Amino acid sequence: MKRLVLATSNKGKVREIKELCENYEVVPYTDIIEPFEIVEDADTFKENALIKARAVYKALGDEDAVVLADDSGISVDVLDGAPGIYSARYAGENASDKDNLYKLIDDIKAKSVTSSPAHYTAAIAIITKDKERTVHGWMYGTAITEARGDGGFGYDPMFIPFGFDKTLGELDNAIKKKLSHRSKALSLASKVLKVL
Ligand SMILES: O=c1[nH]c(=O)c2ncn([C@@H]3O[C@H](COP(=O)(O)OP(=O)(O)OP(=O)(O)O)[C@@H](O)[C@H]3O)c2[nH]1
Ligand SMILES: [Mg+2]
Repeated sequence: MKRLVLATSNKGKVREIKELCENYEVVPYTDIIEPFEIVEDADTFKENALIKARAVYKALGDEDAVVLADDSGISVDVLDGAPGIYSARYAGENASDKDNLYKLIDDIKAKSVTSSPAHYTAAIAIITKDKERTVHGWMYGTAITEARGDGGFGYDPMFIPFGFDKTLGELDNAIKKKLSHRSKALSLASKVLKVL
């Protein structure tokens, strides 16, 4: 089975990517080497995913490694697309998922609305010795000003996917697995991996 090293320290992503890449041995890089800080200072999801994948590929020192990174976030229409690429640090550099979630709820409420169209983006970068590839996936829906359910991670308790009336926190995990930005990007990534 081909080994895929994940350039992430986000446990929610590791769990979802493992579930979605059953044909690979998926290993977070932190199981192989000490975690280190990666500065994600680009202005797009794609470039930030490449920064993470390149940093981990280099640190592993194994030229045969196949490294996959995910850079993702939520964009809310009423906030002109915020938090977007800043989703992980919306409430500050060391903010927890809960801090970020409640800041987003407060910021939407401050616009005097109780919901807004929103979408998630995932950019996936795959790096091998001589190739760099990126793919994207999106999930559209509504961000609401309350947190419901404890499934998923991050902003999921306040996100209702288009066509549903429950949040990703409340819906069965199988639904997110089918619909999510990450699953769509990974389905394209699996095609890329086959031809690398
Ligand atoms: O509710 C959510 N469901 C999702 O499916 C999802 N995907 C991304 N996000 C949020 O977007 C940021 C990613 O930032 P990010 O790509 O920099 O990742 P990260 O810093 O957490 O880990 P790393 O991969 O960089 O190590 C984080 O705040 C996540 O909460 C999600 N929230
Ligand atoms: Mg990050």
